[in-house]
Amino acid sequence: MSSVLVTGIAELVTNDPSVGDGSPLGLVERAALVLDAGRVAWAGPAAQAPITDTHVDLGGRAVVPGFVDSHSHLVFAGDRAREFEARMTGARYDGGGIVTTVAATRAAPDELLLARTRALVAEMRAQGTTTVEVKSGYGLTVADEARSLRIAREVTAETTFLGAHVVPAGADRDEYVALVTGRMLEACAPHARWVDVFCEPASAHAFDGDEARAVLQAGIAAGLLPRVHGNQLSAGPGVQLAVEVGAASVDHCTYLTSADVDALAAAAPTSGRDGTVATLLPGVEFSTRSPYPDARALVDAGVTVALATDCNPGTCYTSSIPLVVALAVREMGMSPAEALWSVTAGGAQALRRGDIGHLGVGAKADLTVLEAPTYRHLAYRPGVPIAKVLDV
Ligand SMILES: N=CN[C@@H](CCC(=O)O)C(=O)O
Ligand SMILES: [Zn+2]
Repeated sequence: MSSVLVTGIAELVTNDPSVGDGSPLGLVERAALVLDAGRVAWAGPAAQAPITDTHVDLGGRAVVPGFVDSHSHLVFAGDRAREFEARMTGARYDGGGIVTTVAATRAAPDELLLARTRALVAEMRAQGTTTVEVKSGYGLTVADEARSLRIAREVTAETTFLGAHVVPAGADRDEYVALVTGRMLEACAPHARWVDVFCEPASAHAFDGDEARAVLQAGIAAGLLPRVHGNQLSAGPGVQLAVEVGAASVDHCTYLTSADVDALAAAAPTSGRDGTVATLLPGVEFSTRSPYPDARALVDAGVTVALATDCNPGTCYTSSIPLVVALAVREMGMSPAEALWSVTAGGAQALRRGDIGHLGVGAKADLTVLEAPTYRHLAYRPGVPIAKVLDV
């Protein structure tokens, strides 16, 4: 494949501090990029760009790294609009509605589940997302969890085994944990990169700290990498457990103690060490009328923060990373620059990927173009579809 020169970039966000203005966003104004064989071969001021075979002119738009949506539940059937409506008039979310989606998902044919999953991935791509993590968790039998993961693998390499989403209706808790850590894990591990658990003692449906530890340790022993749903409904043990087992990310982090914040700051990834990222999901608080996590306190404490959609039929049925950016800025005290970093480089760190989330030399050529002169418009123009993936 020949190399492509991309010019007409009013503002380029590389997330490479060694390029451009030296800030975490690695900003370059009046920039150009050279793409070769699906990778970034050169990034810098347009005036210094090398000559290439082909040329694309973006006419003065901003370019940012493709969004990395590091938390989603896309393999499902059914609809929970009425549950959403009830929450808008005061009902509290406790995870109990998950069984409704489980019943619909089990009843759906493979072709329907795959078509719906593909449609949601296309919806994400149409809003600037180039990498998505997809969990199982609406099957909850050996066959249905393995099927969900096979379908997820059709759309992404970032697949997560979430058999420990809730204890299915009518099941014995201990027997279900034994199944998840035994036969179900064995059937699912070949199709997954990650193992996850909904650790939430405040929900009768989810798992306490000891159950969650057993799930994660079994997953790790089977070769999967751990991540955790934690501290969504209460200041439970999820964050401490995530740090203890070396999880790449603990997601939600809505209710944190100061000890949780300290543990996350101490576990933040550094250049020489994989660590634990706090992934915030503000679309969930928006769609469940819950208090937002204190992103400002986390960033100020030195925690590495990612932002993702959590696209799912229960707590947050949006596929829009631009909406997440707008919420993080408007409702959680993040600056537009911090929020953009968190949906790109932060998401990549939450997935332990060095090839995405930035546009430094060697990165995958995942480019999102904004119908705007600067990345600030992502938060400044909420609800306006300005982000599009560049197909080159
Ligand atoms: N909290 C656990 N799981 C999902 C919601 C699943 C559902 O309600 O269908 C979440 O991340 O919010
Ligand atoms: Zn989730």
